[in-house]
Amino acid sequence: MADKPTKGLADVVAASTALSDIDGQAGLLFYRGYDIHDLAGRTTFEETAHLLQRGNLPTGEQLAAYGAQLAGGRELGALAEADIPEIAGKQAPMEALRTLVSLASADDADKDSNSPEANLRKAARLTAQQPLLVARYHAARTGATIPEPDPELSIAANFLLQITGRTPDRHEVEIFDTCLVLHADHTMNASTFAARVCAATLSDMHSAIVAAIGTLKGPLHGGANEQVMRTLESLDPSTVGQAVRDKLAAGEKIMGFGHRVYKTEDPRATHLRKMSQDLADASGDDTYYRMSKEMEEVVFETKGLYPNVDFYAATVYHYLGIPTDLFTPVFSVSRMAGWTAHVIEQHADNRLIRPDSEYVGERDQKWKPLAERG
Ligand SMILES: CC(=O)SCCNC(=O)CCNC(=O)[C@H](O)C(C)(C)COP(=O)(O)OP(=O)(O)OC[C@H]1O[C@@H](n2cnc3c(N)ncnc32)[C@H](O)[C@@H]1OP(=O)(O)O
Ligand SMILES: O=C([O-])CC(=O)C(=O)O
Repeated sequence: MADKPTKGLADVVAASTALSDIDGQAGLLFYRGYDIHDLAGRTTFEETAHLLQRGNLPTGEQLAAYGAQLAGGRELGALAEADIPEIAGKQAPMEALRTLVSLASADDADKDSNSPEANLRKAARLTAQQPLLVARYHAARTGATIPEPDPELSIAANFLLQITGRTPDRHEVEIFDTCLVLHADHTMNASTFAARVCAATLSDMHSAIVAAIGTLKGPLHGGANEQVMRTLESLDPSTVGQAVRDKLAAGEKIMGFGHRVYKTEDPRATHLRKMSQDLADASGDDTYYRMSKEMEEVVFETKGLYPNVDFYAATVYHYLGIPTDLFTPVFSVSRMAGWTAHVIEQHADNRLIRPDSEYVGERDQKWKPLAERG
């Protein structure tokens, strides 16, 4: 007889990982032993991806080699390229990414190998391709002509350039780069778990990433950042506090609050709140930032809940000029670093992930022929 299940697998240790660690009581997050507060604002996304995928913060030489690999990996492949226009007309952004990553696998030189070397190459290519897929999708649906990525620019700078159509200033690039660092990995979150379950059948990296994208999309996970912005847009700034109280009294969840692991402030939210405030001040219109602060106060007073990573990310992306329905795709651009690293880690020491279930259905049913059922 199986043990009683823990609903939602709360507190169940489902895998060992050397990639990231959380102290949910103290509000701490580490990537391979480095405190997120030490990395944020000091380490680029490219360095962070190297740390996760390859195990160390790169030396200058390693970073140059990894940067060249990323720049060389930006080809999407003929099948994905050809299908972007039709997909952009029919699928919402996260659906499109799920499809496009799958299509990109068709032209991946390493698609038939799960060797450690092939996985490292695929991890770099997927990390390089994801921002480009988002940008190409956006260009196809808007009809805009976008510049090709500049090999001299970072992933953050190229992405802002391609999405907004203007050259971002240094401060904007630094802020967006920090966002990418903050979202890169987060232990056994739902999308990473989905990727590991897929990889543990000895399926390939692209299949695992498709599973992860589909899982990130939901509003209880990565999809929450888009919903935060939709909530802000739907509220009247002069009555935001009362509106949030009413929603909570009606039993509604407020997107961007609460977390399975953090019982205190999410350390990523500390940085995102500050960046949201800086961008709001610079924009000359801090309405959404002020509304967010008021929401935060009311949700804490009423439910004792803290903002999670998605809450202030929403206004940061908004102030950076990123369209609201691309917020979750932006999350995937960053989390690609972590997902791919988890697939590498899973394949390196694999066992099929197959938990048990508790049967709660009927027993001892008597079979009847079709004509006698009713
Ligand atoms: C990158 C990320 O994935 S971060 C999370 C992004 N998701 C969101 O922001 C969606 C809103 N938040 C939530 O739905 C949840 O807090 C989750 C999914 C993040 C965590 O879920 P769980 O650990 O399963 O907590 P659960 O949903 O059971 O909530 C526990 C209690 O807090 C309440 N609660 C949790 N989050 C919220 C919220 N955002 N607004 C209002 N109430 C909430 C629940 O209603 C529940 O109350 P009850 O015990 O009276 O029924
Ligand atoms: O860890 C989680 O459950 C969700 C989260 O914050 C993330 O994936 O960044």
